[in-house]
Amino acid sequence: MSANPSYLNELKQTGDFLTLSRDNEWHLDAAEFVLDNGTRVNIHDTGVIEFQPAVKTSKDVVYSSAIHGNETAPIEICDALIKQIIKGELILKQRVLFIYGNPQSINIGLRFVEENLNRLFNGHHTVEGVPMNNERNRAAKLEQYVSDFYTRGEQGSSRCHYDLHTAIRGSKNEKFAVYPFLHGKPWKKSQLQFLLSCGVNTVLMMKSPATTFSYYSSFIHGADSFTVELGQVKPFGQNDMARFEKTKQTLTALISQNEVKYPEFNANDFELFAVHRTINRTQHDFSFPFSDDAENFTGFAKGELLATDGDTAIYADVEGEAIIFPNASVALGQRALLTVIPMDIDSNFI
Ligand SMILES: O=C(O)CCC(=O)N[C@@H](CCC(=O)O)C(=O)O
Ligand SMILES: [Zn+2]
Repeated sequence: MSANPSYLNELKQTGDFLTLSRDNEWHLDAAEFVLDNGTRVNIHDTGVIEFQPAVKTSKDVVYSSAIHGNETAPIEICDALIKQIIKGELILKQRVLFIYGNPQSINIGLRFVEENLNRLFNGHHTVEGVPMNNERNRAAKLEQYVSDFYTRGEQGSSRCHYDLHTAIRGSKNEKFAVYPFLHGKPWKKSQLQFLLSCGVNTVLMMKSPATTFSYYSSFIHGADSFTVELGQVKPFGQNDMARFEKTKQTLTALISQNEVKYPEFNANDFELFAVHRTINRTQHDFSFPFSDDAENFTGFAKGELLATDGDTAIYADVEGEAIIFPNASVALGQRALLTVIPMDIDSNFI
């Protein structure tokens, strides 16, 4: 760590860690300082800033955004929170690590630069015979920052990670979350209540491991972790921030209160879906029969065409199979589509 990086004075005054990160796309010298209210601020790298309040804490919270650089609403929410904290306007009761995943992709306004960061976690950044690139290095570093953050937490603290995104397409259910595969462990009603408070009433239950950031922190660190889709991708300045107010308030409450009370769980408040299958693009010639404005959660009748992968036609195999994240331009071998079917709240919830 350099003794006193030249950026510190300005950061202390403006709280503008987003601009600082965008100005230093892949590296920023580490630094630390203490706010007047006693909160310790640790800048670990570009896009990675930790706040440790002086009081004893019970939660270790990670908020990530810009894992995809063009998903701007979550970046704006985190930018506002970080500024409030640095300016002393928001007093923390819990430790929190903010991550802007891919600052260069924010600057170019694209999902990624060379490779989709959210396909590189859980060790997939480092594969024998595959050359490293900036995104692979970044995924490896982000894993380490999260790991160090949780390791330094108070004994017995609960861990959570909300990886904030917006979807490429419009969605019939505007806000939804992906609950990573828990390997048979029960899903938590308290987490669904948190999501509901954020304005997210729709949750997709994954049934297999993934290369995503949320699966990494769930599987490796036992965190209550979710990919949270907050709406549709829009350029900076075009987000209707009123649509994110509940989310922002709930994220704020989680880090600024000792304990947040949510209303009692009621299954009728939620729409839950089980992930039915993942369809990967295996051929250059890959297409969907539906238009680019077909929304997430559009259901298909059994036997209807869902996708064509080279010579293989893929049909809906259950009535109402619904599409999530269709993207025919993904790299070969990657997920081009998830499908989901409605699910009941069963005994695997605590
Ligand atoms: O709208 C889309 O096609 C993609 C939106 C997005 O980035 N979603 C995440 C979901 C991650 C998960 O499955 O948990 C992604 O594709 O990485
Ligand atoms: Zn995304």
